[in-house]
Amino acid sequence: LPNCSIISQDDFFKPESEVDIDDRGFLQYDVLDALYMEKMVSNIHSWMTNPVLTGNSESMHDSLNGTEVHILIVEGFLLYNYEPLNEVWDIKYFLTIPYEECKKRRSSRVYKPADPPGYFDGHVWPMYLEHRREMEEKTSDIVYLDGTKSQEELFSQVHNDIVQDLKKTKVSGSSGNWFVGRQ
Ligand SMILES: Nc1ncnc2c1ncn2[C@@H]1O[C@H](COP(=O)(O)OP(=O)(O)OP(=O)(O)O)[C@@H](O)[C@H]1O
Ligand SMILES: NC(=O)c1ccc[n+]([C@@H]2O[C@H](CO)[C@@H](O)[C@H]2O)c1
Repeated sequence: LPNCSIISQDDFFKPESEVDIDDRGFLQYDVLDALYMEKMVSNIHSWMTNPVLTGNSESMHDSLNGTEVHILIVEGFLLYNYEPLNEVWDIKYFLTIPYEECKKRRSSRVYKPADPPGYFDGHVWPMYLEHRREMEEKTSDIVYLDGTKSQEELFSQVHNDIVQDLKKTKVSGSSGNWFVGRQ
């Protein structure tokens, strides 16, 4: 994709000392309060005003219909439950995997701090279910993707969608910047 930048929600986690702990001793990471969301929104708005390329993105002077288009991919686990971001997205993706697969993939990840025993069933999965219910109540137009498909297949589907949508934008004559959420 041309002129593509990425913002990752995980880069906005508060330090451990500022994250709440529940009565079982579980740090409450899987809630919006564990993140500096205002800072994330402000970074997104800065990009909207001036779409500079971030870190590993490629600059391509590939233009669609003579208009230079910039694309921002925002990836994270709690994007669609935060009101101030609701108006930002052009396309919203939500990757789903079943409980067992999620537990298996999670067990191979090492976060800092690492998950204590019982954290997935005691905090991560219940918070996911709660946020998903809330998201489905409040947000529409989400494209659900089956996260058990191969990464290549998922990539290709998303890439094709974006290219097609950009072509439509081109036909309708509007221009500007694009925001893609990936949760
Ligand atoms: N489509 C897929 N098929 C098989 N394995 C996958 C797929 N997508 C991701 N994985 C694996 O699952 C693990 C977690 O993936 P990933 O980092 O994308 O999850 P995540 O939900 O974004 O986690 P986090 O938000 O904490 O970074 C990794 O080991 C990754 O290689
Ligand atoms: N990146 C971090 O600081 C951090 C620390 C502890 C836990 N997590 C987990 O990241 C996931 C989202 O990507 C959440 O499920 C957090 O539990 C992240």
